[in-house]
Amino acid sequence: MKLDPFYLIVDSSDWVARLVPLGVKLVQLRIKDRSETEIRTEIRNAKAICAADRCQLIVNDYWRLAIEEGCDFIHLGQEDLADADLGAIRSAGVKLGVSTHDAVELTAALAVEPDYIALGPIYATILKQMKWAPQGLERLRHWRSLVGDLPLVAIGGLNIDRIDGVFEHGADSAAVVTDITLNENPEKRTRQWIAATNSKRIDLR
Ligand SMILES: Cc1ncc(COP(=O)(O)OP(=O)(O)O)c(N)n1
Ligand SMILES: Cc1nc(C(=O)O)sc1CCOP(=O)(O)O
Ligand SMILES: [Mg+2]
Repeated sequence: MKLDPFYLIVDSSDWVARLVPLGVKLVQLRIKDRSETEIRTEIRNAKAICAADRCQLIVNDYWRLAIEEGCDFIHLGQEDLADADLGAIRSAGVKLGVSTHDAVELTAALAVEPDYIALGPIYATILKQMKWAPQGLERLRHWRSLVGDLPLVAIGGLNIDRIDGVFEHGADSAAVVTDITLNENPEKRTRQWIAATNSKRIDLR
């Protein structure tokens, strides 16, 4: 399986509607602190937009809702993984990406035979408090050597100027939140990300 090199992460279907039609091909819906009913609606809306724009939707955390809504890709962190029914995820044919931050987590992640591994935070992030110091690019290179052919996602503090570095150190895809959502012109920034990852995108064909 190949991932698009530009992995957008947003917290609402409004963001999906705003940015995916610009040419985004991989988007994660990462919603926190909303009711299950609201999240179901958000997943449903995002799924319809992504289907129309041929964009791969990945649902963060809410694996049960993702299955019920007919989604085909989820992302789970280590704590999410501990609570998840992997049998149900697999028998629903849902692909799985897993976060990692250290060697113990990588071992646990590889044990569930994920469809990709994410390593973060590569750089300091302002999105959420993290107990891990920035991993840095050499750590990303090391992860590349440990995950074999599995797609590797770099996340945390990425911006346009840092894209080339993560690809040069073994990432297949660069995940981003605030460089786009907090940008004064998110549409323009999204187009810049698409252009900056285009040479990697051509490699996918
Ligand atoms: C691509 C990607 N990588 C890492 C994460 C973080 O997942 P997790 O550790 O479960 O933390 P939350 O995002 O749920 O706060 C991610 N969402 N996506
Ligand atoms: C959601 C998330 N998970 C991370 C991890 O390391 O697992 S870093 C991160 C935040 C990414 O946001 P930004 O691009 O704004 O730094
Ligand atoms: Mg999570």
